[in-house]
Amino acid sequence: MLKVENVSKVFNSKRGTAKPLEKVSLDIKRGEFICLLGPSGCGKSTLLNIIAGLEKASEGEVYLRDKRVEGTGVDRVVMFQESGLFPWLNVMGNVEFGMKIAGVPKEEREEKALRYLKMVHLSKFKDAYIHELSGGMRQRVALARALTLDSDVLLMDEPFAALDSQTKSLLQQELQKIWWETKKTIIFVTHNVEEAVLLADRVIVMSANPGKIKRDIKIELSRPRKLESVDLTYVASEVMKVLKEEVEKVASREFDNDWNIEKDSILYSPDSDMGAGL
Ligand SMILES: Nc1ncnc2c1ncn2[C@@H]1O[C@H](COP(=O)(O)OP(=O)(O)OP(=O)(O)O)[C@@H](O)[C@H]1O
Repeated sequence: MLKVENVSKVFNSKRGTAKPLEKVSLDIKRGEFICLLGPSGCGKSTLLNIIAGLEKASEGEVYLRDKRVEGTGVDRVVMFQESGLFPWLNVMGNVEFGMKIAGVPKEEREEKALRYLKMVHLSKFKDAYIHELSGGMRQRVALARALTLDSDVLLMDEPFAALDSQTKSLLQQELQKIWWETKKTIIFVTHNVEEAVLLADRVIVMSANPGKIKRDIKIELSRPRKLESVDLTYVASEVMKVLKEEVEKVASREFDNDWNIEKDSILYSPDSDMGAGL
């Protein structure tokens, strides 16, 4: 359904040339949940932005249902780490915003906004303003807004990275359920190994400099999945082994020589944000 074909990206700036992606190819089926996992700077966001049509590939193409992606479109909705909500609109106003731009009639807009606010368990807060909401609630409003647009593909760039771990865990459970109910194709960028294994049908582990696909790992755990399950912890530790090499590569470039991944148990733990902020 979604095909990334030999996509490369080069950025030229005053500081020189960066090549975050080199000949990346990916075939994603309708309804699949894909997590892009990799150390900082390996090109995850660049790849997501190219799929979204926010960036142009230097080489290669992206096809959605055999149609070449030429720019942004309502068939691919993006959600970022920051909710991007409008502070001058209330929750309903924010959720309805995209539909209003798309010319959806008022009654239909309201019905849909309420339906999706219920799905993220926030209908009680429909009249609240954004400053009255916690970070987790804001991301749920952003998710409801994204869902109203009825896109087949939802692109999520570390949407829960800025949240505390309990809120993050609630939203991960909610997203699993919403994905199951809506059958959307989701591409989700994360640093977090456990998050990737919890959510994904396939975890795409990327390597850095230049960004390439190192491994495409099918996660065959039954759903709904729980972070604390023994099976999930085992699979996460296997995925961690694949990622470890990449994180070491990035760290050896950016850390002092006395740094060691085995000693640094925080980075080596599967529930850590592997390589985040390196
Ligand atoms: N607009 C840009 N101009 C120049 N270089 C860029 C630009 N955007 C990204 N890069 C570089 O491309 C590389 C990949 O960046 P990207 O944000 O895609 O990585 P990432 O894997 O998503 O990283 P992180 O996990 O830290 O968000 C980085 O080295 C980054 O500095």
